[in-house]
Amino acid sequence: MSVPRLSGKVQTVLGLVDPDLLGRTMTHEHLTMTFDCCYFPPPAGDEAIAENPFQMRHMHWLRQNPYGCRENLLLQQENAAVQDELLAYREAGGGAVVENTTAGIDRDLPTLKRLAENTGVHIVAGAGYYVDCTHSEATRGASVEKLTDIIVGEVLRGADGTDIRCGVIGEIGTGWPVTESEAKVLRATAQAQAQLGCPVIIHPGRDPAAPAEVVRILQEAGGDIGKTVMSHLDRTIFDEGELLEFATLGSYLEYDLFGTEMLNYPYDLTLDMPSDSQRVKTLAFLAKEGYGDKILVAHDIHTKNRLTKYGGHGYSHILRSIVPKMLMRGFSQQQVDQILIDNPKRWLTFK
Ligand SMILES: CCC(=O)NCCS(=O)(=O)O
Repeated sequence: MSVPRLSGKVQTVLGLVDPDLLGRTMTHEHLTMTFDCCYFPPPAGDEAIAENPFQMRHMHWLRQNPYGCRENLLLQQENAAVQDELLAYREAGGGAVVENTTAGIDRDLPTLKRLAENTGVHIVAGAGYYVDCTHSEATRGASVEKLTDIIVGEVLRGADGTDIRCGVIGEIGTGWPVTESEAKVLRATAQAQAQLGCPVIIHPGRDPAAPAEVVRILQEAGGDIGKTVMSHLDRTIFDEGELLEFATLGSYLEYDLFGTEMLNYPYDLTLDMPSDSQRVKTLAFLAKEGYGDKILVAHDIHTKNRLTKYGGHGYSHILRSIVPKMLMRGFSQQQVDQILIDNPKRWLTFK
């Protein structure tokens, strides 16, 4: 189904826009949020660094241990720095950002609206719920129908007591295995998507089987997989055969941790976080296999240390450094535009 008022448009925090106006789009960022739900204690002996982290000599430590410092998880304290970053992003040729902060990690729609007004960057906000540990008692106790109504309302009327409307559902958080409460939110997401004809974006659990399991739940509940993004594939599916098998299910394939180069990924020490060069190689592999029209990219900035204010790569890293690398590695300009402009535009446009 579709909603006539929304059909053929993209919904930003400032209202509906013609999809052609978006330009280059990062499909998975956060501009203001808290990640304190995912605090992970620092390595033994490093507690003192974690207490006083923002010094030049600690910046490498922060890049390696971003979740081991509570203050680093409070991105919502950096609105002024983020505004400067968005102006730099526009200067670098960026046009739009999908802000994936959902209920549970401090979505702040008035701030997003102000950032859009002050920078001219199109910002699309996310409806729905993050992972289980952030679900409120009310969310846990709600029926699928109730959650569907809430999500639909966030898109049609506005969220968090404001009249600011979300333009995507997600990132919808799931772990591995998917919990009962997360499965319920996924079913509500699928039903809301069926009513609205809107884009959906998923945060899968950390297991190669997790993305396909989420697709299965969404599909059974009436979701539109061709209008759904699977995020964080960089830390989820490593085997090329498994990746191609997942790609056949039809979702968008998002590599959204560009700029994250970390030796020990604390949430799963058995996996090796890829480097940016390895990410570009994987994108080339997917393009060669015929999935160029499904690839999306972003940085998923969710901690302070990744801002340029703290020596990080910022929101312009892909435009300034990854695109030249892609061109050097054989991507044509047309393929790059497909990934940065055409695919996001198609995904974000309401049916
Ligand atoms: C809220 C940001 C987020 O969930 N980012 C993903 C982090 S990770 O699961 O890839 O470590």
